[in-house]
Amino acid sequence: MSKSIKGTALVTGASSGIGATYAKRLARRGYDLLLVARDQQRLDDLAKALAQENGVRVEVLRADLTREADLALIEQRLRDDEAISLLVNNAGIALNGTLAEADPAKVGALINLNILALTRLSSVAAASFGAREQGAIVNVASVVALIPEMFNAVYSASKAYVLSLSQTMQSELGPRGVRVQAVLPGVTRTEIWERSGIDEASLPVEMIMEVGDMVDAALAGFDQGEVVTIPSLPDADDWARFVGARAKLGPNLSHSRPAERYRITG
Ligand SMILES: NC(=O)C1=CN([C@@H]2O[C@H](COP(=O)(O)OP(=O)(O)OC[C@H]3O[C@@H](n4cnc5c(N)ncnc54)[C@H](OP(=O)(O)O)[C@@H]3O)[C@@H](O)[C@H]2O)C=CC1
Ligand SMILES: N[C@@H](C=O)C(=O)O
Repeated sequence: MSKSIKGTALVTGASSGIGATYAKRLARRGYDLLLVARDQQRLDDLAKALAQENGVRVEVLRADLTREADLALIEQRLRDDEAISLLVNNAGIALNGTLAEADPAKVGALINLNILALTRLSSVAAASFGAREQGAIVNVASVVALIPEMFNAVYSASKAYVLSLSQTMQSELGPRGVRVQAVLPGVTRTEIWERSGIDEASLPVEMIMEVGDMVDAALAGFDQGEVVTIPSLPDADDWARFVGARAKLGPNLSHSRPAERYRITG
C-alpha cells in the first residue's frame, strides 16, 4: 500500500464521466484517492483497477451527497484526514425544460447537490487546507455559467453560483497558499445528457468534447495556475477581456448617489 507524496485526492461523482476520468488521471499522477458517489459497484470496480494499474491507495466512500447523514460523513473525513491535499468537487446533475414546467423535487435535488453539497465540502476544505496553508480545490462549473440562456435555468444558475463561489474562495485562500480552480466545460460526452433526459444526438457534433480531452485540458489549466479554465476557449485573451470589463465596472458599482440617467427631475 502506497502513501503518496502527492497526498490524497477526494473526488465526488467519481463513478462515471468527468469524475471517473479525474480519478484515472490523478491516479496516474500519483495521488491516492477517495472516490465518492452512490453507485458502490462502479466505484469498487474503478478503485480496484486504479490501485492495480497505478500502485496507489484507493478507497471508496459510498455517499448520496443530497442526504444530510452521508454528506456529514464526507465532511468529517475531509476535516480529519490530513493526507487529503486535493478536493475535486465534481458531482452534479442537470435538468431539462423551462422553469415554468420544473418539478420542485428535482429542483431541490439539483440545488442540494450542485450548490449545497459543493459549498459545504468547499467550506470544510477551505478551513482544513487554509490551516495547513496548502492544498487545492477544483470546482466543476460549466460554460452555461456564462451563457445561462442556452440551458436550463436552475442548472445554469447553479453553475454561475459555483463560478462565483470559486472566485471568492480564490481571493480568500490564494494568499494562504491554497489553490482554487473553477473548470467550465462545454458539452462533454458523459451520461449527464441521458440522465437528464436530453438526447445527445440532438446536439451539434462539433460542440461535443470527449471526456478525456476535457479533463486533460482542465488539468493543463490547473498546472498553469489558472483560477478559471474553459477547455474549449481557443483564445485566452477573450476571458482576460471579460475579466477586464468586470474590473472596469468595479469602481462605479457603489456610489452615494444614483447615476445621472436615473435622477428624477421636476
Ligand atoms: N457533461 C457535460 O456536458 C458537462 C458536465 N458538467 C458538470 O460536470 C460534472 C460531472 O458530470 P458528468 O461527468 O458530465 O455527468 P455524469 O452523470 O457522468 O456524472 C455525475 C456524477 O455525479 C454522481 N452523482 C449524481 N448524483 C449524486 C448524489 N446525489 N450524490 C453523490 N454523487 C452523485 C454520479 O454518480 P452516482 O450516480 O453513482 O451517484 C456520477 O458519478 C457535473 O457537475 C456537471 O454539471 C459541466 C459542464 C458540461
Ligand atoms: N452538460 C450541460 C449540462 O448537462 C452543461 O453544463 O453544459
